[in-house]
Amino acid sequence: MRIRICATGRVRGGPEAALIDVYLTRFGRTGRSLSLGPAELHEVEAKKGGAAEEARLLLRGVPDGARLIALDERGRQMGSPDFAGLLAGWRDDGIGDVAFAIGGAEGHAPELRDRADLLLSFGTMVWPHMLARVMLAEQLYRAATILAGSPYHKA
Ligand SMILES: C[S@@+](CC[C@H](N)C(=O)[O-])C[C@H]1O[C@@H](n2cnc3c(N)ncnc32)[C@H](O)[C@@H]1O
Repeated sequence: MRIRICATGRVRGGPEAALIDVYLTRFGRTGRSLSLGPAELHEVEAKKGGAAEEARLLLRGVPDGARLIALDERGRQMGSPDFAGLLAGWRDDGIGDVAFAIGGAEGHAPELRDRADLLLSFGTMVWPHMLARVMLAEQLYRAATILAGSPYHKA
């Protein structure tokens, strides 16, 4: 099951980009034997038009038939094992693609929220979009280790 992270802003270098790279590489490696991944990043940049234009560009990056998870602080919170179980369930149901959408400064427009299968929250605090990317990349890796039975996840 391929993973695509659709995110606003183009980022080159910096500590967050390095961490995202580390976790997505680890996810690719751990997920291979689980039929999870690889994960790729699809960045979009709306020059004007705000959240509605961002939504249009983000949705263009979502593969046909993909399950879509929109990251949103007002969404549903879940533990890492439940997140791992959600991905494994979709994989077992034969879902080929899962896309994640990370919004810009204004958050997600209604068009994107309506298309999403799930609004997922990493807590009620608002994080910068780059940190949301890092947290998602880490949770994908963590999910793969949980499903692989490796000791990375201790809770
Ligand atoms: C700076 S935030 C935008 C917040 C904006 N005020 C809003 O109304 O949604 C940029 C993006 O990071 C992600 N994000 C930030 N905090 C989050 C959280 N606690 N849980 C999940 N995603 C979050 C969301 O995708 C959000 O659209």
